[in-house]
Amino acid sequence: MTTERELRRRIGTARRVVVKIGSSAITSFHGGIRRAELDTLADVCQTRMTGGSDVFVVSSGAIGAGMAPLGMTTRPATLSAKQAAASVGQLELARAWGDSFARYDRVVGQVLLTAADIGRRDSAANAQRTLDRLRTLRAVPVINENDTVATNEIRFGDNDRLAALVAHLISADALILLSDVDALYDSDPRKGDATAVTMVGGEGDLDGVVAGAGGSLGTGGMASKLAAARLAADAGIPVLLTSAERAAEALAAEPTVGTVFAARPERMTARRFWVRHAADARGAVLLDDGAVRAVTGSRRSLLLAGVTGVDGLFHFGDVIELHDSDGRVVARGIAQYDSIEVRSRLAERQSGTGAAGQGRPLVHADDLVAV
Ligand SMILES: Nc1ncnc2c1ncn2[C@@H]1O[C@H](COP(=O)(O)OP(=O)(O)O)[C@@H](O)[C@H]1O
Ligand SMILES: N[C@@H](CCC(=O)OP(=O)(O)O)C(=O)O
Repeated sequence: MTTERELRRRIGTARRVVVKIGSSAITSFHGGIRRAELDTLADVCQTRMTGGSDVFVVSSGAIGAGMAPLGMTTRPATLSAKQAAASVGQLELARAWGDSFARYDRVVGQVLLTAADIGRRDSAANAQRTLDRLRTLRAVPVINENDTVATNEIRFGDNDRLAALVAHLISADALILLSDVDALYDSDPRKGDATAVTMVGGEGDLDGVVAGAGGSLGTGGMASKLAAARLAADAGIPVLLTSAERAAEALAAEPTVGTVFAARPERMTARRFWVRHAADARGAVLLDDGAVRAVTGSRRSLLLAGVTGVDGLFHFGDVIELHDSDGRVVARGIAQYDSIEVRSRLAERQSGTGAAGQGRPLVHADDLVAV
């Protein structure tokens, strides 16, 4: 079991670091981008790069930055208004990062990604190559969700998740989440007395922790940071969460601030990680209770006999969701049949003309990950 000290040192000496900066850290309601704070963050990243690390910035703040120029006084609620604000704000944000790093003769490369881009092998590989090339060219990648094209269904939803997926994509050694709160607390510190948690070694350390909503500029609140930390843990990447004000200490060789999250001792294989977290699910099948127990409890392959319904159009090799009878996602896996074939096997079974339980499994146990 890794000690907190070892974990902190591992983050402090990580060669490849993703630094995610929340909207609340660099934008304000009426003034748009807080340039002084952004400059300080660029200073800290530059110091770490001078020390030999590669830094990838995931910067939120496009919507916050676009509000003031558009005369919006409250955070936009509709998707189209958010997208319009992001379209104006992203330009400002990229320019601000460009100006900040230009003080060190560094250029920045803007990389805008949707969940669908990360969810397809070919576009994910392309994004990975771009990010890597930027690194070798000494440019600082500044990454954000491509808000103007992402619809509600295909959004990452929050940049904590995007940052964790990017960290996996580029095989980062550490993920640093900079927010407006200096650590994870056992409850929202804005709402009263709360105790800071300095290390999360496993799920048990989160017993009794209430992860609440975010501030008026942020999106996912603490729950999305915990989800991102879990995702990074599966990818074998340790996480440090603290406030942007503490960025210098967070990126120091031995960070003493914030909450550190241990990675799984054995990182999930790239294939299982892909199935569990990244891939775009192309469809879903409905399972009876026995099949739910087989795939979640006994980790067995999913046979057609346990399938009661099919949703969507998928092909052999696509990732699909496995739903229980209440429609909850219980697992994800790689289909070994096309949806058309599954439908016709189910129809044959219902009409008594076939035995849908025979033959190869719909999802092999090796390609199946409980959610
Ligand atoms: N258990 C908790 N520990 C720490 N912060 C919490 C907790 N629950 C809710 N929060 C709130 O989450 C906020 C950070 O989330 P968010 O506003 O989405 O940040 P960001 O813009 O950095 O993504 C903090 O301001 C804090 O008030
Ligand atoms: N892509 C959005 C970011 C949304 C988001 O996740 O914000 P935050 O919770 O502040 O990290 C923007 O740039 O405004």
